[in-house]
Order: sequence, then structure tokens, then C-alpha cells
Amino acid sequence: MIIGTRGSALALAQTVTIEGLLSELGVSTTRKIITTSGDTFTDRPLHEVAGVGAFVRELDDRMLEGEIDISVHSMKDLPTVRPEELSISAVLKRDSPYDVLLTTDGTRMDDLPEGAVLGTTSMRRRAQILRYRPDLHVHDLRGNINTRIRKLEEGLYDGILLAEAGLQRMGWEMDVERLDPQFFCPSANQGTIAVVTPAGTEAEEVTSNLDHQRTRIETEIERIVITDVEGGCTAPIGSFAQFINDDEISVCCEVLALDGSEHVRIDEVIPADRYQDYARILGRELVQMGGKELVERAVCQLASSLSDEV
Ligand SMILES: NCc1[nH]cc(CCC(=O)O)c1CC(=O)O
Repeated sequence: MIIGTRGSALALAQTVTIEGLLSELGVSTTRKIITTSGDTFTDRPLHEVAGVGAFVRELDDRMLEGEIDISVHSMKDLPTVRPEELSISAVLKRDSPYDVLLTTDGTRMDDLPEGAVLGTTSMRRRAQILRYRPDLHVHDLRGNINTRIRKLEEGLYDGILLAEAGLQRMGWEMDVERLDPQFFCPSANQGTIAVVTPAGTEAEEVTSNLDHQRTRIETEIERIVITDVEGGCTAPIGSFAQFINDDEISVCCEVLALDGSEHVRIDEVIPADRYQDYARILGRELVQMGGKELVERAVCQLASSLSDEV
């Protein structure tokens, strides 16, 4: 079977994991590197490149054209709306879902000096930083994980925010501060590897053996909760679900204004046996609280900032 993957170090590390798991099942695979728009235009924020699906669209297209049988993704990069011909055939056991702060000298978020500069291009992280520390400056930071750490080391930032899972998968032990979801609610599906195949194929059947049920449920809740509010847009939205015990799942979700000046947030514990119904209820609540207006305002602000640059 042919596995399609982006060529970034993180994407390749994730693909190596899947190749190893499939090999243990007796499935031999070959690898095809596919460049996506998110990989090509690394000099500008993602919402200026292709927004939702910037790291996914080309892989989906090549699968639909029959060139690849399997694709491996960071699940948080998979848009909530998916082609019906394609299946998320496996969701691996979650790695760390958290954001971390990496600084050159181990300084913690609360100890950063007034006006310190943090690097991220994630609108969610930007808004959450400014909500937590309005005095800080947030500068764009694009590129793969290696590039972002290099830019930190070059002194362009006092610190950068990134997903702890990315560091874990690269095998890098670093002195980072794990950020509390109470203030830095992660992106939906952060820290999770997803396998995509054409629906109804042998590839789907084989790779479904890699599925981790609890992570499947947690990530499904996170996607359901934001579907009504995000509407396929890239916006400052966090969504995080985690089993507390066999019967209960904690859920936090939030939508923020781009500058962190406003937000709507829900923190709930829902019963595991009816998680889909409750996730849909939370999604509607987020809209009723004003989440949709915050998304629409963010989209307008981003569009006007784009037109100003033209
Ligand atoms: N496109 C960004 C992206 N997509 C997945 C990860 C990290 C790994 C994961 O969340 O599974 C990252 C880097 C980051 O957020 O720092």
C-alpha cells in the first residue's frame, strides 16, 4: 500500500510510526512525499495561504485520484468537513494535547518581562496570549518545527508557543512550560495522529486496527462542538475533551476575539454514553453565547488586513 505524507520532519516522524504499526500487522507499505500549499507558502500566516486544509487538500486530492492508499495527518490539521469518499479510518492514542511555551532560558509565562515578544502564527494562541498577558507582543512565526526553534535560538523572539506533541514525536526533550487549558485551550484534536483512506477499501479495513477508541471519542467531541461555530473558517477556537473516568468526559471549548479582548467559553463534564448528543448541545450553546459573531468578526478583520496589504 502507498502511504502519502507531507515532507516535513514532523509529518515524516508520524508516518514512520504508522509504517511500523502496519508492518507489525504484516502490511508492507511504500511512501510518497506530497507537498501541500501549507508547506509551500511558509512566509505568511496560514489564513493567507489556504486557511482550513492548507496541509491536507493535496493529499486528499491524490487519494481521490487513486495515487495513494493511505495518508497520515496531524488530526488537528484535518478540516471538520471532509470528503465523503474519504474515511478517518484510525485515530491513534493521543500524545500530549497541550500547548507549551519554549524560551531560550526557561523563563515561564508569568515571569516574562513586560512587553516580551512571543512567536506564533496560530490565531488561537495569539488571542489566548493577549487575553492572558495583554502587555506581551505576538509576532508571526511560520515554518516547520525545526525552523521555528531555530528562529527562537536566533533571538527573534523571547519565546514561542507550540504543541508539546510535536516535540515528543521529534524525540526532543526540552525545558518547556506546559500551558494550562484553563487559559490556553488547545486546538481541536491537537496531539493526535489520524489515518485517512478511501472509504470502503482494504486500506480502510486494515488501518482501522490502529484505532484507539477513547481518543476517537475525545476527538469526535472536539470536532462536533466547533462545527456550528467555525463554519469552515480559521478562527481563534479551542476545543478539548478528555475522559475523566469510564463514564465521564470533561469538555472545554472557547472562541476568542483576535486580540483576546473578548471570549465565550464552556467548561462541562458530559456522560460518555451519550457523548454525541451532549457535544451537539455544547456546540449550539457556543453559538448562542455569541461564538459565531466572534468568528465572523475575526474573518472580517483578517479579510480587511489582507486587502490592506494588496
Ligand atoms: N500545522 C501545525 C501543526 N499541526 C500539528 C502540530 C503538532 C502535532 C499535533 O498537534 O498533532 C502542529 C504544530 C504545532 O501546533 O505546534
